[in-house]
Amino acid sequence: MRKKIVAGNWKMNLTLAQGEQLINDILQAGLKLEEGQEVVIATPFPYLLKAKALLKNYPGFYVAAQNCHSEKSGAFTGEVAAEMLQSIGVDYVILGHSERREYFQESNEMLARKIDQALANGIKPIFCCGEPLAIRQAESQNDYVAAQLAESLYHLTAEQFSQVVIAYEPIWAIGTGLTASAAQAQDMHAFIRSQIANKFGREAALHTTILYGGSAKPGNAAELFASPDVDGGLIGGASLVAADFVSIVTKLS
Ligand SMILES: O=C(CO)COP(=O)(O)O
Repeated sequence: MRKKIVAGNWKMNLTLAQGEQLINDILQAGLKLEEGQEVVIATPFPYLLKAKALLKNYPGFYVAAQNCHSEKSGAFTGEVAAEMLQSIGVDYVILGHSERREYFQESNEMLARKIDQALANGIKPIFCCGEPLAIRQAESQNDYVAAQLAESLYHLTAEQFSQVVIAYEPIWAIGTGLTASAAQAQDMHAFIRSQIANKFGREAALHTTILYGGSAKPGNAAELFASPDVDGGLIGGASLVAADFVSIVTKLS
């Protein structure tokens, strides 16, 4: 009914040789993806073409960028446009990761424009949302995430929105070893789906893939993925180790 995805976010790690080795090791594991299951690998920009070539003959394996610019083209030295990503065959782009929001001052409004650029170029956004620890402690996480969704996505048509994957990544769980419990993840994912239903309709909500990210690893992936509204994971640290990443993919149900 909706796609199940495990996506690896390499962040700013690995040399080209190391990345190539990692992809080859993942491919050699002989994963058998079921209908509707996808593996997405988000490499740094310089490796996207190579990753795409390595994955070309593997159905169900896709490549993602970790960012794109909010404008179509122009005098933005050092930036990468969605059209450039499209021109090299990139399938997905991660947008709104909490590291980009924090270190590169990406606002919900700027992310709305990045989403538009991605969609205009046929690239599927993986839109990240999630609350910092203080918001969770104040029990305001639902309002916080609802605002992120509304301000970056609610200008879309239902047809445009159908191309968007959501990733819920509670900031307090990223790279900390602290995972949201399966119940916490399920609660938030169900909330996100209900928000989508209110805005885009029930059918759209049922078809939206919502990934969990934050210290997901082989030991907790099965429990997380077993929750009805958790449709896979966005994996950071564990995506850099082939055996761990492959093991997480096998936990998709
Ligand atoms: O940020 C993440 C994926 O985008 C999660 O990172 P970790 O899996 O390292 O916690």
